[in-house]
Amino acid sequence: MTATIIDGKAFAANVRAQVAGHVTRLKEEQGLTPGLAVVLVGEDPASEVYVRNKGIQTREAGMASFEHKLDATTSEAELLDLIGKLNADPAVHGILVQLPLPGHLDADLVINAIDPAKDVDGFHISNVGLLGTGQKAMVPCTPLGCLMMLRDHLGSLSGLNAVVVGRSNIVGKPMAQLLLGESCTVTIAHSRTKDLASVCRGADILVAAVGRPEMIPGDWVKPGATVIDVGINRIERDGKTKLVGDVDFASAVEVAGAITPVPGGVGPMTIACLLANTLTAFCRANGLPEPQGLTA
Ligand SMILES: Nc1nc2c(c(=O)[nH]1)N[C@@H](CN(C=O)c1ccc(C(=O)N[C@@H](CCC(=O)O)C(=O)O)cc1)CN2
Repeated sequence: MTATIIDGKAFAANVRAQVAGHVTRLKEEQGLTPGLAVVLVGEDPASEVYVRNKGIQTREAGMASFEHKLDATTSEAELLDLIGKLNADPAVHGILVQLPLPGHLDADLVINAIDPAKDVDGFHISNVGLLGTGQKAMVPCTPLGCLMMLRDHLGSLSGLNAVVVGRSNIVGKPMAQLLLGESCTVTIAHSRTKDLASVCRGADILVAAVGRPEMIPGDWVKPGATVIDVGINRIERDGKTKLVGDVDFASAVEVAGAITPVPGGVGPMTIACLLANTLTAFCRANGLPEPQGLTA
């Protein structure tokens, strides 16, 4: 059996088109434009690419994009001052601070300074608590993208065994909360889990988010399972740089029922869901109905 390939690139393009449609209508009906502010501190090359793409896709969706590029030596006080200004700016409905931050900055302190209603990353402690207690929250973009693809592929997730490999605050933990919200039986596994192979083999839904290149081979995958690969790892192979996931795609594709590729799977959904979250934040701020199918 060869798995269905879940095309995240096409899925993300569809999400962005839906967001753009809502933005056009909101401009006509309300005369208002959603705005997203993205803050980058330092010159991490990958972060620079992600931030540039966020700006491009925000403008393509018809939203206002505010980009703040700060020097790597920016102090915590300067960064907090900028966040305070963005919190108070009525043209800004979403605020994102690109991670990772340079080592001298306390990421938790910075993230928790963002107005939770504008926290389109869903990383603020208030949004983490709201999601954890099943209340209306801003939901982190990458897990939200995974959930959208899972719902589209499987319909109801109720009663399925879901294994999330990885326990990060950005992906693993919120992904597990979302799957619990869909009435899955959820296991969070990680590098210290005993007999990880057999834990993974029990998964109807296997989400890999450990950040270790091709760590999960096909013989850890239950036949017919849906595999969501969140890993984005750059490796050297045959003298070339290659992007691979946390799952060994070549062997897993022979066993799984469906699988996301890397690149072109979960990655593109991260920015698409950022746009969806900015639209959601805008609607909530203005007391408008939330866009259907673009929230958790
Ligand atoms: N504040 C945040 N920081 C970071 C987040 C985040 O959600 N919020 N996530 C990642 C980086 N990221 C967005 O910021 C991101 C990662 C990957 C992709 C993507 O489209 N990947 C492509 C491959 C791109 C490539 O060639 O490198 C794919 O998988 O197909 C988009 C956004 C960390 N920081």
